[in-house]
Amino acid sequence: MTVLSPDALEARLREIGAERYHNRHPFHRALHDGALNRMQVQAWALNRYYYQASIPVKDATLLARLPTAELRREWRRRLEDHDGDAPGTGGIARWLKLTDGLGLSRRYVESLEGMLPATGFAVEAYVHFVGERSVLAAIASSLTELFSPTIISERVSGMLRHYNFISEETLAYFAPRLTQAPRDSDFALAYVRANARTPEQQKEVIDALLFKCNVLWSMLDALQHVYMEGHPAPGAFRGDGTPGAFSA
Ligand SMILES: O=C(O)c1cc(C(=O)O)c2c(n1)C(=O)C(=O)c1cc(C(=O)O)[nH]c1-2
Repeated sequence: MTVLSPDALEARLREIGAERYHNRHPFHRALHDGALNRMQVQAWALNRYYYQASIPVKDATLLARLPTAELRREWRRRLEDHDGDAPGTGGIARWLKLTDGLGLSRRYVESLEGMLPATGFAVEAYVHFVGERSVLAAIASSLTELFSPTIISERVSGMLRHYNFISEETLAYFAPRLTQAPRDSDFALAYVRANARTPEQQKEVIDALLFKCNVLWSMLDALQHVYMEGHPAPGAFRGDGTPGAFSA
């Protein structure tokens, strides 16, 4: 194994994003191209809620492991972005505006009752990864955010264009992410460039990004399997007829 320069390492990470980021998944292509029905969009938002709700748990897990005040100061902003600083503020609350706008009941969404098991396993694997692997790998696993502004822009414009049940207000979650994600990923990328110096460390970083792409991809695989291909999923959200799923 040879050592990569910081630029070569970054180029490798960007190549992974180009090949494996979840913008390439057929479920996302269908979501953004207007090929889904309302129930399929509801299923996406309902499952993705668990990812959103677990991001600050993941960041708090990592925060507790960071060795310096400087690093913790930087990382704690992420908690504030998602949890807000008062009830009704922050990313989780904004995600619930999306599920509200889609007609889902909050109690049902927050209960996770209708979530697919694979969503739970993928999200929990991410939280465990940042608790168990090196701090370098944990920070590197957030680097999918390098690629999220492009998918978010595509998603917002595509969904507004194609779905009459979607409005700018229901997609309010995404607007702040367009500035938060680059700020966060610039920091994580600079950290990785400066701290992954040996071939072993560089492999850890590359593997962390591959792992995270797999987390995001497998959540969409599960949605595709059940909601596009119609395979059975006992207990999962099924649209109209799912007890408690809809707000009055
Ligand atoms: O909409 C998306 O496609 C998307 C992707 C990702 C990502 O790449 O992990 C994140 C988000 N959104 C997001 O909203 C978010 O808060 C977030 C935090 C993280 C992370 O790993 O710390 N990823 C993402």
